This record gives sequence, C-alpha cells and structure tokens, in this order.
Amino acid sequence: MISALTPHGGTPHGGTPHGGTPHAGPGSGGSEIDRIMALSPVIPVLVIQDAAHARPIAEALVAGGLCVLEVTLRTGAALDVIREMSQVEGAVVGAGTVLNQDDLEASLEAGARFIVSPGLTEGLGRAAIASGVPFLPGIANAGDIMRGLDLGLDRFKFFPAVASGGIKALRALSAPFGRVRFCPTGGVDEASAAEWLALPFVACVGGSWLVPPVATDGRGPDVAEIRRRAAQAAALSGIA
Ligand SMILES: O=C(O)C(=O)C[C@H](O)[C@H](O)COP(=O)(O)O
Repeated sequence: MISALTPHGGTPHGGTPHGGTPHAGPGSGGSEIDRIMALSPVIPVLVIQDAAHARPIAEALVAGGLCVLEVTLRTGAALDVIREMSQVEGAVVGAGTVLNQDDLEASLEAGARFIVSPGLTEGLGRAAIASGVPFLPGIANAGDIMRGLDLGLDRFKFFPAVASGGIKALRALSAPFGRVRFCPTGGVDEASAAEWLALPFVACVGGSWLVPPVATDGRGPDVAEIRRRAAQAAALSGIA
C-alpha cells in the first residue's frame, strides 16, 4: 500500500516521523496511518458545502504540495466531496468528523482512505480497526490515550489542540507515552504550525486555514489563494 499512498510526483515529507527512537509494539512504527501522516506536514481540514467545489479545491491543494485531505462530514455534500476529490490525481482523501459506525461505513463506501474522529469511543475504535482502514482518533487527555493504546492505537489527533492547553499541554501529555505520535488540530494556523511541527512527538498538524470560505458571488473557490496557502504549508516539511 505504500506506493498507493505516495502522491503522484510528490515527495513524502519524511520517512519515519521524527526519526527518534524506533517504536516497538503493535500498530506502531510502520502502520498505514503513520505513512499517511508522513506524506504532508499539514492535513487540510475541509468543510465543503458544494460538491462542485471539491475538485478545484483538491487540485489546488495537491498542486500546492498537500496531498492528504480530510473531508469533514459536517456538510450534506461531504460524501459526494469525498467521491469527487478521490478522482484527483495524487490526492489521498479521508473522512473527518466520523462520530460512529454509520459514519464510518458511509465514509468507506464513498472511498475514504483514512478516518479521523474528534474523539475516541470503543465502538468506533473497534469498528475502524476491524475494517482495516487507517484511523486517527481524537484525544484530549491521558485517559483517552490509554483507551486508544488498549485498542492497539498509538497515533492520535490532539483535539482541540489550542483550547486543550496548546503546546504546553501536549508536551506534558506526551511524556508518559513515548511511542505515541500526534496530529494537533483545532486552533493550529499558518502562524503556529511550525512551532507544533518542531515537537518530536508531532508527526503532522491539521487545520482549516488552507481553504478560505467560498464567496457566495458564484465565482467559486479562490484556487490561487488555496494553492498559495498549501505551498506555504508544504514548505514546513523541513521542520517536521
Ligand atoms: O470536524 C471535525 O471533525 C473536527 O474534529 C474539528 C476540526 O478538525 C477542527 O475544527 C479544525 O480546527 P480549526 O483548524 O481550528 O478550524
């Protein structure tokens, strides 16, 4: 599956996230979710209202250098957006805001190649693991991480990253969990992404800042601006 995850013509932003000590244990080190987290330093979190905007937005993000795209299930168009974006060469499209097994099944049916959830429940965790799809559940405290580890998971979205205490909190939280790696999301932006990515336990960050809200005047998404923001974010790969 590695080749399938390598974006067309793209260069993964690093091998093992943060080199560091190789991790041991199930689900760590060489997992699919690890490979996805290593493809781009920033995962755009997308809230797209109109499936007609899906392809131009995905093309602009991929052209800018970001190939891993998280389509949130926050809009009625989301499943169609996943289908459309999956047609874009080089894009690795996943579903976000996956709250339960129904969301999981619908996302997989639409072609999602990875699954992100804002939190971790045992039901969703077990179903995602059983499906074999790369899974990045949200955690915000030590208990969440321990429940994830019990399920065999060790890659997590730290959400909501800034509201949960920011870098200071994640630094403290990561200390007892040496082999765990995180994707901080929620309040991370263009200005703060580099600081997060410099942390050895951060594999990548997520954020919605890459795609400005689409104007309602019918002109569609501002693809030049999206591409510019993506390129700026992709350039952070040297830091992660
Ligand atoms: O919808 C979801 O599934 C979420 O879990 C939340 C999103 O990842 C964050 O809301 C993105 O945060 P911002 O980059 O601060 O906008």
